[in-house]
Amino acid sequence: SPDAARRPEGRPDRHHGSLLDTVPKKGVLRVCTTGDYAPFTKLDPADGTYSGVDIKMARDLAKSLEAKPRFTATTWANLTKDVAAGRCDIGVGGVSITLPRARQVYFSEPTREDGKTPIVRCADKEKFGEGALADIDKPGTTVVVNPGGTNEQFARANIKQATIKLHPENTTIFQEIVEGRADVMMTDASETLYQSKIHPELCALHPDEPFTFSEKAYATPRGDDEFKEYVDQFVHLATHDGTYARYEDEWMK
Ligand SMILES: O=C(O)C(=O)C[C@]1(C(=O)O)C=C[C@@H](O)C=C1
Repeated sequence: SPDAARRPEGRPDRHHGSLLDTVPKKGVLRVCTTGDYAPFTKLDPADGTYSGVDIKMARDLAKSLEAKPRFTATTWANLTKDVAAGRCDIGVGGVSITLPRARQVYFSEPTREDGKTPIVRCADKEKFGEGALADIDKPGTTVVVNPGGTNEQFARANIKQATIKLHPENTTIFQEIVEGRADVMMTDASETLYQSKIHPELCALHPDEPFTFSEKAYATPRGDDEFKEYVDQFVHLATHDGTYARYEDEWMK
């Protein structure tokens, strides 16, 4: 329709209402997620099923709307674009709020705080001293980075002397450090804690004092205030009644 042409991308069609009404009507909540970031979103390639803290949250959100979740794979470079373009109703899975992304989508109330932290082979721990940026950013050190998200942004802004090695497959990136093809990754403290649990040879350097402050949240289409408010209420309750913490414990403990 001529109206549709004038609507900015992602804005709900007023004639069809908010996702708050259309999701229960259709019985489906379309969820975009990368599936490559445990403990938040993890795709099992064997059977195509998703698990993770934010996957559980998305299932609860869908249920509360009398809908079934339909998970769609996306990438870190495309996640917010997919939400903005209406390819899904919500983007989840350890997504950090950033101001450039906040121009494309609405972010819900945050689920947790996080921040970039170095993870290295425990055998190398001494070499990195306090684990300050100056201890890491040295010639001869290889920093491995997954492209498209806030990790890459952080590494490009802060690494000048060390070598940056891009590794596009986030599910195998920690193996690069374990096997010595890279020395350091700087990623969210939550992920360094999880990965050092499943790879005992890896140590997080200062997960309680990350380099940056960030918050994780869910992305919804810009302009749909009613849906955003509902998702905010949902997140607020789950993060205050112990549900979110319980889902995290299932992965972290
Ligand atoms: O981009 C983001 O929002 C993220 O927090 C995701 C991100 C990243 O920063 O690249 C964080 C940790 C994972 O290793 C993969 C992706």
